[in-house]
Amino acid sequence: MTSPSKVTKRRKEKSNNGVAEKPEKQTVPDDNKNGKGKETKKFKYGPLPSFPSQRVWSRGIIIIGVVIYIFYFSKSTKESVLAKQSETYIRRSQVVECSTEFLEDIKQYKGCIPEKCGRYVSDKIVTVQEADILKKLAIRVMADGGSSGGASIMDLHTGALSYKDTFINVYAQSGENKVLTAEEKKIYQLVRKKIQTSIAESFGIEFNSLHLTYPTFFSRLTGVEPKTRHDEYWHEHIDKRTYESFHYTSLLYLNDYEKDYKGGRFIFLDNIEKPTKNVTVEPKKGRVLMFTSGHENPHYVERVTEGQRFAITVSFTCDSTKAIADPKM
Ligand SMILES: O=C(O)CCC(=O)C(=O)O
Ligand SMILES: [Fe+2]
Repeated sequence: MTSPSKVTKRRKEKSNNGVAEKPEKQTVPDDNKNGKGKETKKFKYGPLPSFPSQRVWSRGIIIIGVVIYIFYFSKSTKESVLAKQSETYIRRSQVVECSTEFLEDIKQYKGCIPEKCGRYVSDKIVTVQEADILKKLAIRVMADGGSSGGASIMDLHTGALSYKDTFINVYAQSGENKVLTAEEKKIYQLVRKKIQTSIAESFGIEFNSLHLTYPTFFSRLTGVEPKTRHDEYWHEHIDKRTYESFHYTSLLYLNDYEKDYKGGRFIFLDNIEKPTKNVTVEPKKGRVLMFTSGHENPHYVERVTEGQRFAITVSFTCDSTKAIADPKM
């Protein structure tokens, strides 16, 4: 029998000659059991560690792993991202089947029936400079009011502005012509027209079949605890159910998710009663989100946990009797 020291010596000689070696399995006598003759494997890096109840532990770990796997993959809601804050999109879309209620309602409006229902996101309709001007305007006008809860709105068409737990009319206080500068009014109208053009192109409908409708408003959302139900902006809803005249909803985001505030993502659901899939839009300065306002697009806004989130909801109807005018120049 070759002694272990001789084996080692011979190996060293071989590798000195530069010949690649295959690691050999060695066998050594097992002195613990029955004394002689029994051989046991010797591993390259020494014997495997062992500890009391090894089998119980390893089974336990496997079971925990399986439970975590099942929990994760059977989670009732799966998430995907339609638009990330860090990306810039010319146009990104997702088609969803129009709800029967929506089709039934919209078919009476010539030139306003979408080729397909769905969602569009674009970072190329409104510039960052235009978004900045509108954000500054929102900050300035809202400084005269603001909700005592987490959601403040400002409607430039009616003058409504959140104030503590109610609303005031900014035009009644300072006169219609003193609230906005001529430049701000021009930008506001230009942005509104660009969004309208993009909705018409995206959904394959006529520009003139769309009318700006009520409510079209600026929003400032924060993590402050709600004081009235108007402050609870995070509930799942369908725009057509909440605001009857809506046919096409758009959002213009005025600042950045993650940079200016935490939380506050826009989430589409596949089903309002029992959602199984979420599709997320991360707000970005100048980003426009457009979608059909029917039951095919239930959604909500996540609660903001830090900072202030600014956006404008720009709403369109196909019903000319529900049209509203731009703020007076
Ligand atoms: O601010 C948003 O992103 C969405 C707001 C919204 O859902 C709405 O105004 O109906
Ligand atoms: Fe909404």
